[in-house]
Amino acid sequence: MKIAIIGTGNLGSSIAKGLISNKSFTSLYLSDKNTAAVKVFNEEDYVTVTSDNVLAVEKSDIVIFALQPRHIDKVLELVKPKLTDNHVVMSVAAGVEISRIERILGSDTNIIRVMPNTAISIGKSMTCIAANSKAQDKVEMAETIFNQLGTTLIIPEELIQAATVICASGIAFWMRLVRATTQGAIQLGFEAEQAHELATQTCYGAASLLIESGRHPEQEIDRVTTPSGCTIEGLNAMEHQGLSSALIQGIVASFEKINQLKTT
Ligand SMILES: NC(=O)C1=CN([C@@H]2O[C@H](COP(=O)(O)OP(=O)(O)OC[C@H]3O[C@@H](n4cnc5c(N)ncnc54)[C@H](OP(=O)(O)O)[C@@H]3O)[C@@H](O)[C@H]2O)C=CC1
Ligand SMILES: O=C(O)[C@@H]1CCC=N1
Repeated sequence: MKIAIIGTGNLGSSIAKGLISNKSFTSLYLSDKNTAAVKVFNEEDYVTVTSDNVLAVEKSDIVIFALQPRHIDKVLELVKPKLTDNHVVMSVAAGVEISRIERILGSDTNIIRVMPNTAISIGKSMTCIAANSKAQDKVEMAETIFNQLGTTLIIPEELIQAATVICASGIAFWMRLVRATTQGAIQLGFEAEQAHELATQTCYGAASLLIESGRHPEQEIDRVTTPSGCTIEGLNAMEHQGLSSALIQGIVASFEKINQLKTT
C-alpha cells in the first residue's frame, strides 16, 4: 500500500508513528508545510518526508488528509488535478463532511472519513470509518489498515461527529480523569510518580476488565462495593457532586460545538 499523509501535526504524526511501527505500507510520504517535526522519519525505510503535497499524492494510492478544517479545501484544490480513479482520499478533519469534499473533488472520487485518536501512535486507537457511495468497496481496505492500528467500527456518516467527541476528544476526557485521580492520590500521601502509576494502571485494569469480560460497568462496580464500605461512600460522594452528569454534559457540549463547526 502506497500511503501519503498530508499534514503531520498532532494527529498526522501519530498516524505516521503507528504505520511505521507496524510497517503497514510499501511507501509512506509525509507532507507538511514545515517538516521539522517529522524529519526524523526520513531515516525509516520507504518513508519520504517532503513539503510537496502534489508529489506525495502522485506517489501514493491512499492519501490521508490530516489538516485543520480551515486548511483542507485549498489543499484539496491543489492536489485535485493529480487524483486518479485509483486514489482513495481519507480525511480525519473534524466536522468536514464528505459532501464538502465531494464538492471539491467530485462524487466520483473515493472518499472515506476516518476518525482515529492519538493512541493510533501506539496501535491503540478506536477508529470510526464512513465512506461515500463511490468508496463502498474500499471500506474493507480502510478497515484492514486501521485494524492494525487499534480497533475499528464502520458507521454511517451521520454518527462521525458523535464518534469524534467520544473517541477523539474522549482521549482528553479520560486523561483529565486520570489526572484528577493522581491529584487525589498525592493528597493521600503518594509521591507524584507513584500516584501516576497507580492511576494509569488502575485505569488500564478497569478498561481491560470490561473489554475482556464483556460485562457492564455496574456489574464490575457491584463486585467492588462492600456494603457500608469505602467504595460506595466514595462513589456516592462523587455522584452528589455530579460526576456522571458532568461527564455527560461535557460530551453534549463538545457535540454541540462540533456541530457548529460543521460545514456542508
Ligand atoms: N489532534 C487530534 O487528536 C485529532 C484531530 N483531528 C482532526 O485532525 C486534523 C488535524 O489535527 P491536528 O493534527 O491536531 O492539527 P495540527 O495543526 O497539529 O496539524 C495540521 C498540520 O498541517 C499542517 N499544514 C497546514 N497547512 C498545510 C498545507 N497547505 N500543506 C501541508 N501541511 C499543512 C500544519 O502546519 P502549521 O502548523 O504550520 O499550520 C500542521 O503541521 C484536524 O482537522 C482535527 O480536527 C481528528 C481527531 C483527533
Ligand atoms: O478538538 C478538536 O476539535 C479536535 C477534534 C477531535 C480532537 N481534536
